[in-house]
Amino acid sequence: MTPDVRPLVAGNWKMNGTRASLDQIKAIAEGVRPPLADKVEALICPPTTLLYVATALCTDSPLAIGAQDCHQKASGAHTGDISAEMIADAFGTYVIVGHSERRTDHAETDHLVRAKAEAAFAAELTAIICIGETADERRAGQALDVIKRQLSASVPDSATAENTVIAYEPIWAIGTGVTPTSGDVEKAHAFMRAELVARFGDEGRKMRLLYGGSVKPANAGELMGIANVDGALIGGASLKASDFLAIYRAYEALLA
Ligand SMILES: O=C(CO)COP(=O)(O)O
Repeated sequence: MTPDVRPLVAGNWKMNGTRASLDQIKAIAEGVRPPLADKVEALICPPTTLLYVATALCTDSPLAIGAQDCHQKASGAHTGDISAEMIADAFGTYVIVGHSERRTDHAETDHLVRAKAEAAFAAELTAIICIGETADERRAGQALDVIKRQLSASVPDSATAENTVIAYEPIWAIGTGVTPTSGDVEKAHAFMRAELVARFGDEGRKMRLLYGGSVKPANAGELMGIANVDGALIGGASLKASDFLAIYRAYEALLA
């Protein structure tokens, strides 16, 4: 946690979810309530097909809804793509950019991720910019070098604590059930904080830094309690309302 920073617990549904899954969003929307919701923000990023219906389900809930990617342009001849403006038009308030699965599956570069984050800002969305090293890079002792390069190249100069969230997702921890040690997470997040403060000053001090990669109800308390970890980006465990809410509620004990 970071003093005076409101944590964010975010779910990334990836390419999972049909209309039948809206029941889970409804249950999460009902479970995200004050007083915890005043202190900890919750977000679900369903597939784009469910975005508009999901926001309609959340009109009476503090649960935020976002998308998983956007195009770098506001509109135009880009078949199959979704613009940040379209996400905002569907009442989405967040968009994930630069997830490692998009960097791999769609050859997205740091340069492109930065342009997508800028498109998100232009549409008044908050960008969740994802970074993280591969298993090979970690074995080679390059994890912090990769973090430094991705932070510097993927995060726009216009980033602020309001329009930007950074998600550190070591690729080898995604969907594997394996997580870094608390010491390694602490080291990575302290390093990111120092880099962001050096570049953005006070905005960098307040920017939320999420950890992602095999976050589950059983490890959420430990991971979320680490210094400079301001929430989680959850894949698999966000698909079930009970698991997502159990992770979210880990903050009840942490903030008590
Ligand atoms: O990639 C992730 C979230 O964006 C993490 O996925 P898992 O929680 O399934 O490991």
